[in-house]
Amino acid sequence: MSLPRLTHGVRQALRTQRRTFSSTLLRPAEAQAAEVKSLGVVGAGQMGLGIALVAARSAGVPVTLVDSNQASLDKGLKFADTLLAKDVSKSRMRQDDADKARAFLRPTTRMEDLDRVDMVIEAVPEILSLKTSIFAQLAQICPSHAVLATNTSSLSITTLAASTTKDPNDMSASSRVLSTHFMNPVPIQKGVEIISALQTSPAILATALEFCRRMGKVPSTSADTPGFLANRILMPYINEAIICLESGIGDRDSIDAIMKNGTNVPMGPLQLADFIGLDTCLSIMKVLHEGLGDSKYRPAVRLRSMVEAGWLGKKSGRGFYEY
Ligand SMILES: NC(=O)c1ccc[n+]([C@@H]2O[C@H](COP(=O)([O-])OP(=O)(O)OC[C@H]3O[C@@H](n4cnc5c(N)ncnc54)[C@H](O)[C@@H]3O)[C@@H](O)[C@H]2O)c1
Repeated sequence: MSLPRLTHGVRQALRTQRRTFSSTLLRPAEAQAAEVKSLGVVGAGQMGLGIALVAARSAGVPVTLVDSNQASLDKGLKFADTLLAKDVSKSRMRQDDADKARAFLRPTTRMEDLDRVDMVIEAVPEILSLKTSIFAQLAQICPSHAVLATNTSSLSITTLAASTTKDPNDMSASSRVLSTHFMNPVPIQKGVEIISALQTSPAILATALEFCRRMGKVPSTSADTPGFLANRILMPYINEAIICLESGIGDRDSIDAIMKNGTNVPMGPLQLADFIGLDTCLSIMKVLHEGLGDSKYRPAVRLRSMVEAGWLGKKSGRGFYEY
């Protein structure tokens, strides 16, 4: 059907859709970044604590660190003390700068304390219903200009953005949602993926990019699709290595040695899978397989059976290697 024969309403919808799709590969350079003067982080676990510490240390902003569990906050701050002391002992930081960074970390169990932040990064466990309820709260609590970011590894950013409102046409909060997907461990890895939802505005993307650079990170941008960029590329690589193992093309040591020594990476794919956790690898492969519907993303049978056996890699003491 040619475009001139479409009704006015359909033409209008197509124009909106074209605008929306082009906004998923936004041109942040065309938008003005706002300065983030204070940050909120929800979830003081492995990732949230790292994000909070790097923001306080490198970007020099106060961080309201929210966790529903006081024990997680205590454990996280103790870990921050250890990391800062290490920075000082290795002359990477002066003691007064470490003290200043530590003083920027403001722990709380109350979400309401996020009522003045310019940006918030959510890093609670990878459970969709938990994250959607947090985003609905953030839309109510945070100031109306605040960037609302998630650190999700695999969930749809567009779904999280939609959970900020009951009216999909009201984009006052959903246009402020995107993903800042930091890599683990946050204080060490420079890469961060910035993923725009269908609703994300160019100004919010520009602000998030600028803030990640202030944190000393090197951001990449991508659209909201299963696996985003890093896992879309990394996980099929790991999965293919497991298929090579299960089909007898090469043994464990040969597979890891050729990739380690042949591509100049610190570890081969099977050892890397053990470090990430085989359950995590399996769940990301399932997201790719289901979300993209292509058989090339089928999880390796050996990966499934190792997870069924409880051999999850380094964290369980046994994976492709023993720990
Ligand atoms: N661990 C990784 O390697 C990694 C890498 C990239 C992204 N991610 C993603 O980052 C997110 C966090 O992962 P993690 O490994 O840091 O998890 P984690 O389990 O170490 O920490 C989660 C924290 O959230 C807290 N929490 C739970 N419910 C809460 C609530 N309602 N309000 C406030 N705090 C709450 C928990 O007490 C815990 O301290 C996940 O979405 C994960 O997929 C993880």
